[in-house]
Amino acid sequence: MTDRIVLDARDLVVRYPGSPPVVAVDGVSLRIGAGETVALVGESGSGKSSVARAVAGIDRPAEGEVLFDSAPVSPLGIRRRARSLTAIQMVFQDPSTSLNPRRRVGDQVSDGIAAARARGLAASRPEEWFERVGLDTSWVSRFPHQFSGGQKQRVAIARALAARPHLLVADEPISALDASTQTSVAALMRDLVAELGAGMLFISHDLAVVRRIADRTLVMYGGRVMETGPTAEIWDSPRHPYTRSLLAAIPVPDGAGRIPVAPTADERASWTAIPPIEN
Ligand SMILES: Nc1ncnc2c1ncn2[C@@H]1O[C@H](COP(=O)(O)OP(=O)(O)OP(=O)(O)O)[C@@H](O)[C@H]1O
Repeated sequence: MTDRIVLDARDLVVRYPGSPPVVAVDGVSLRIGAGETVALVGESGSGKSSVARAVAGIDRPAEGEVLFDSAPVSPLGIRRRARSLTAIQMVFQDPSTSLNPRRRVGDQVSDGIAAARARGLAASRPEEWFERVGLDTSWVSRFPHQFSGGQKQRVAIARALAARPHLLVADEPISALDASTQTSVAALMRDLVAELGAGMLFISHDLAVVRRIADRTLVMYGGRVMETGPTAEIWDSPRHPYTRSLLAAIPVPDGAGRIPVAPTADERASWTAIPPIEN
């Protein structure tokens, strides 16, 4: 990892209309360096996807700022965004909906290559990216329905990385895959973004996988970051009761699963953020 900061998001607040409005993200800051994988974990509704959409420039935060490669990201019209922000790519949960079912997969990877070319980067071939993500290069002329879920996600990863992003935002990229392929796809993503010198924001509720691939982890609850630090330190000595309750729910390899102690409503109401461990 280098010291170059790819993403610097400061004091993000995301609200959705309603009466009262929903405060989905309430003062979240995060930094991602080149070559670094940062995970965002927390229960459903804690605001992870809202952070992802704000940092990717899809939604404008109500407050705070997002610096990407040291320049502010502001959501643009879709067409302008497509041109100027291809250095941020996203991988979503369901590759069946993110890939176009009527186009050959190689052509879809070529879209990523064209995005890199438009930014002045060298040309590459879809086959090269297929090889990198572990797919048979002769499959470039196939259609998405000819692939398994895990293979489709590898195509989506190939397409995203072919654009040579500086930042990959991956929102639950493994949760729709077979358990047998989840870890290998996540590890592949981590290895490739590091190799390409990109940063990755990796959102997952699979804490065992996060433990294996993330350099740093942010634990979110109720729109706020409760605890953040190097992943190994958070797992080995979680300081926040919410983190402890999340980790207690991870099944152990023999499938026995430790029994989580559910926090009471009073305990939850008392939770406040713990200052980050600087690394
Ligand atoms: N478009 C929307 N309009 C209104 N409320 C929304 C919208 N999107 C999200 N929310 C609310 O914002 C909060 C945070 O949602 P978000 O999807 O960011 O959480 P999450 O941690 O990604 O959850 P999940 O793991 O279920 O995807 C939730 O209370 C959710 O109901």
